[in-house]
Amino acid sequence: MSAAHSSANSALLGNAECISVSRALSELQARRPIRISASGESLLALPIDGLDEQRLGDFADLCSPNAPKLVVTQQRARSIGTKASTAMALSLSPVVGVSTIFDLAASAENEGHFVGTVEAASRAATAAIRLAKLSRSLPAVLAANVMPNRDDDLMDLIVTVEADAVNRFAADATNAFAHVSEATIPLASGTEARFVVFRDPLGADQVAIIVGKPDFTQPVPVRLHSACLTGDVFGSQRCDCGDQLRLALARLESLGSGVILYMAQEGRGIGLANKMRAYRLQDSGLDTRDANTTLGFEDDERDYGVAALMLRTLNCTRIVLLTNNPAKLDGLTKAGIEITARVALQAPVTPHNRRYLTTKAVRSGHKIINLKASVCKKF
Ligand SMILES: Nc1nc2c(ncn2[C@@H]2O[C@H](COP(=O)(O)OP(=O)(O)OP(=O)(O)O)[C@@H](O)[C@H]2O)c(=O)[nH]1
Ligand SMILES: [Zn+2]
Repeated sequence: MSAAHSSANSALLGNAECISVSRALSELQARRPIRISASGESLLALPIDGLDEQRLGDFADLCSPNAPKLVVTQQRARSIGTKASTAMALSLSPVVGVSTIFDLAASAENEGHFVGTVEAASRAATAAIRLAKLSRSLPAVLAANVMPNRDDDLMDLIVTVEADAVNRFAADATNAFAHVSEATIPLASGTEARFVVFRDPLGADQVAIIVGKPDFTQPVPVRLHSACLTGDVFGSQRCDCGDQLRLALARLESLGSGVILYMAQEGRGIGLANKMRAYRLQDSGLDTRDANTTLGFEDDERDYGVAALMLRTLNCTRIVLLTNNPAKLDGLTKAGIEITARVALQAPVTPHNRRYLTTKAVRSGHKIINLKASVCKKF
């Protein structure tokens, strides 16, 4: 065998760590359990998304004689009344059913009511939560230590990943970022735009839409836009996303050129299914930030490193950013993009989106000047 073929880091396969994390992620997406190892620890973990009584019973059998615990993020642990500063593992009664597990993991009614034993999640359990997030599941898993020397056919089928490999995966993610394809598309306005598609290591398509012919030696107008299926495509009135996207495109057209980065960051990075869960919680009274944290997420899970990489790949490193969101300015600046100016994108305030926009302005510092001055901080 040639040296090139025996390499653990071949061009075909990537490095062994990345392979194991990618495989673990696909197992979680298929709702299968995985095994996570960390020094001296070997843990079986099952995401609670897709759990039913049959799967709960089978997982309990697989873990036996150890009883699975419910591992939740720090945010979720706090919302059910524990004083958590890390992810936590909650002991479950042996007779607990699926609906109680979902209530503990994601319901608003459950807040402040957990009375069982709680302990800080182990390294392997914390890595399991991180993987659940990356697979766009609820960030909650059932987990139990594997008995030493356990050896059976079922266990042989379970993919194993190292906790440290999971932790390094996000940091190394840019290595596997690829330019995939591009084409020119005539838009409704008559403008021709070049859609350049990149693929990230999780398989998501990230798109740079180049309007006109920007001069990349000068600051280029850029809209960094996170996907919002409900708003961008269907004109949902719950948010301002669709209006902002159209305003941004019109602005670039009037300026003659620019770039829209259309990022696969649905629901501020929690994914479409979890955004719907967040909307249900908002229907029961929570605001957009508290709904995210009640589900166990950060109020905003987005990272702008991939956006910065897309800009660098396009040779676009000095920009004028179209946004009201200070976190985007910070994120891109920290990732090495020079922002020479900000352009506001003020979408109409309606009875449907007023509460959402007010929360963004008051709690997240968005510069939304067409809300009443009383609720809007000055830029
Ligand atoms: N989790 C969650 N996500 C939401 C909600 N409403 C809208 N979103 C998502 O929020 C994101 C908004 O993205 P952007 O419009 O790019 O950014 P922004 O943070 O509003 O900042 P701007 O640049 O000023 O528009 C999209 O991914 C939407 O899917 C909500 O109530 N909950
Ligand atoms: Zn939206």
